[in-house]
Amino acid sequence: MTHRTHAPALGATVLGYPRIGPDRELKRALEAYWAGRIDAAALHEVAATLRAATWTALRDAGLGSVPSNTFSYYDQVLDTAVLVDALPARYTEGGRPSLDAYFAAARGADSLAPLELTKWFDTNYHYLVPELGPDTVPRLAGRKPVEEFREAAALGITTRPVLLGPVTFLLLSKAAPDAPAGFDRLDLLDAMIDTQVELLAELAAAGAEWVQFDEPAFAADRTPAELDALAHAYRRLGEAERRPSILVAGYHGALGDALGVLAAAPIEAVGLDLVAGRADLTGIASVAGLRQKTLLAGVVDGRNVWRTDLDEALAYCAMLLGIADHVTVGTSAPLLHVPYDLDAETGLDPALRSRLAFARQKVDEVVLLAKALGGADEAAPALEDSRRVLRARDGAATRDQRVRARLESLRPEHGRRADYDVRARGQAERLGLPPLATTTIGSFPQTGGVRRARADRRAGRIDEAEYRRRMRAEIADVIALQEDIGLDVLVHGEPERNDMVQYFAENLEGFLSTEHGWVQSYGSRCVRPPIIHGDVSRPAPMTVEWSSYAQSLTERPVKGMLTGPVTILAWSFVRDDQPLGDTARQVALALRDEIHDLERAGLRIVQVDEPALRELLPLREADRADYLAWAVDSFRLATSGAADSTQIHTHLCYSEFGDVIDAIDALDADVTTIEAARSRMEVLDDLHKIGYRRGVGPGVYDIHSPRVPDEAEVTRLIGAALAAVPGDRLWVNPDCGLKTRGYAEVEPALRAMVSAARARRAQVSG
Ligand SMILES: Nc1nc2c(c(=O)[nH]1)N[C@@H](CNc1ccc(C(=O)N[C@@H](CCC(=O)N[C@@H](CCC(=O)N[C@@H](CCC(=O)O)C(=O)O)C(=O)O)C(=O)O)cc1)CN2
Ligand code: MET
Ligand SMILES: [Zn+2]
Repeated sequence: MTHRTHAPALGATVLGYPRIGPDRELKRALEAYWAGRIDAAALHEVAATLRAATWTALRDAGLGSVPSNTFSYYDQVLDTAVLVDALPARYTEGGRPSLDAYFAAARGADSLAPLELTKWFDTNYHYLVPELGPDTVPRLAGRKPVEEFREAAALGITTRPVLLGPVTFLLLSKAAPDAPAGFDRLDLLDAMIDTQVELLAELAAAGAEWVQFDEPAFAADRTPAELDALAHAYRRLGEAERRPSILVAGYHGALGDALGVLAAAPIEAVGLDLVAGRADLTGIASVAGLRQKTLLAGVVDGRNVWRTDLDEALAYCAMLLGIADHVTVGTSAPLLHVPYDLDAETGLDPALRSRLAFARQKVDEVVLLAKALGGADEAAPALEDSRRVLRARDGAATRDQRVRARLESLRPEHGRRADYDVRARGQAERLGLPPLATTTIGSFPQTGGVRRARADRRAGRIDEAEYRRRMRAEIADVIALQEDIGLDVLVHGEPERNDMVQYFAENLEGFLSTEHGWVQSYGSRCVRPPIIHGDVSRPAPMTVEWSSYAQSLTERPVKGMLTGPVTILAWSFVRDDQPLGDTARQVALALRDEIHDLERAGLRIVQVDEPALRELLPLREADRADYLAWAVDSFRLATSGAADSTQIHTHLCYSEFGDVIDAIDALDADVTTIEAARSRMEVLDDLHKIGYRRGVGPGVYDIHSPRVPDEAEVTRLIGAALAAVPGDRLWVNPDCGLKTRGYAEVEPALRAMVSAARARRAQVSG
């Protein structure tokens, strides 16, 4: 083994940092560039300013090691594909400048569909799935990590470039449609490693002392072949002739068997997720090879916003000191998934605020823990403060006895509806819909006018009555448009929702919303995840006013539109003082009451969206049954109070559904609309296999790209769907909501969709 005996010590650090900008500067610059309002130079300028601000802030806060290459214009997986020349040729052809080829792969262009977008592990971040084809020959084609290292060095900061590990990169990729049968992504491993060996030499030459390879794929179950690939990769990288010291970070869970593999590899440091992956501590004493390594103790939670229990964190570090000679403090995961700065929030209750830490505060916690671990006295007051906050927290979470009593009194029949055939008959009679019924997923474009109305209300430029008037006008327009296009089941368009989770959080007890707590979801799109801090209850109806107004404008059925319990939890920061399933049931009760009120207001269809059902699925098989049980249970608790003749829809998007297909069935929704266009309707085979027999609406066009589908394309996809689902159970709809699109795209796309459905309908019923 070629251990570096003179490796510089690895300082306390964070695995990654937010990059969208504390005021979403990057989002604005990207959108301005795409709209042609600024040029590439102006975009680069914004990016460089953000990078410099991040490095400087992290250095000034006192981190011992500052990460770089955590910036991205869109996504770090796409960056890596570009780095190793693995972008499909269709994006680079025709002399497209490299920045535009990059964005074409991310968002599509002209007639080009983008790469598939999918969830990053169990987070609400989305990455672009690299396509590896017969002509993918990895070579070091870019220099982004080296350039950013130099950029920071010019500011006097020696950074630690963060690279996506070659094994995780390949495991996140998929075979291109034209890849030969039997193609295995890992066939490209040695070529991938070659690129990284070359990169390591360049980084060393530029002066890098440490690099970080991220291998979060190993927080999930992996085959022996995949573990061998990990061993092989880090043996080769460790044996590279000229290289900085190597930290390999696994996160979003325990490394399990991969820990032993990394311990045996000739690398200098291993990062452990001691929040989601605490299970690694069991048995760590018997893992051979850790003694000479540096262990990065990921004790500060990179995924949630609660302040760290410093005493507990120090105890974990102390425990690791019994295992390895060098222990450094770090975050459990990159800080990409938490907001920038708690200090930007001015309206928070002080008691609650004292329990919170966003990215900047987490950096301070890391620095403080490092000092305390080194025995510095100056850490003592902060430790005492942490203990005081923790004591105050016990019992601080609002407990609502009425909610708890109601949940206690529930019996199994509260989760069951009548037999599907009975429901289907009643619904068919009441709704009278044609085969291949057309609908949309809920939201219509969030226009500048709609967002401005909300901004105006916040700023006090308009009052509540004027705001409501504008939302109603928007709803009336959206209903009229849908009637004109000829859709069968209408929606109110969700103009009143800043976000499908935040809107409910603002209307429920037990949630807190932030003003500036933006977190990147994909590309330029951001969310402000609410914070669940107490028992959840519904003080008043949340959606009835809007939905019933929409229904009053039309004879056609309008869908009431709610977000399901799992998704509300998945896209919020959750309580850590009770099981997720308990919180989910509280949310479910609130939704159950809302459905009841929607029915009373005359809505005949209610959709309960669960797009995050797959996202929260535990990465390890062993944890899945438990999760799926409470996830399904909470959905059924929310929906099973509905009358037989009320049609319950659900909607799922963004994932490989194979793993949760039985759970989708167990939700017992009457109709399931599901993302399918980018993955070519694969989900229908899965549903067919398990004998799913209720309504299904596989998306017939991708709404995540500005491309407008033509009728022929939609006709083809409907045809493919009809091969798996009979026409009377098949719904025709887009992949997801339309809020991120403009009317210029939405209107022609929906017209093409309706006209394709009508043409096929004539054949199906004829
Ligand atoms: N939470 C969540 N996660 C999700 C989804 C989702 O819908 N919600 N969908 C999937 C895909 N992810 C997505 C995430 C974000 C957005 C999205 O559209 N986000 C918007 C922000 C939505 C929002 O909060 N809007 C607010 C604030 C809008 C805003 O920026 N206002 C301006 C001022 C308004 C103006 O004058 O134009 C400002 O504050 O500066 C509102 O409408 O009130 C964006 O980034 O642009 C879409 C999809 C998976 N995960
Ligand atoms: C991310 S799933 C979105 C569902 C929601 N009803 C919408 O149409 O926007
Ligand atoms: Zn969706």
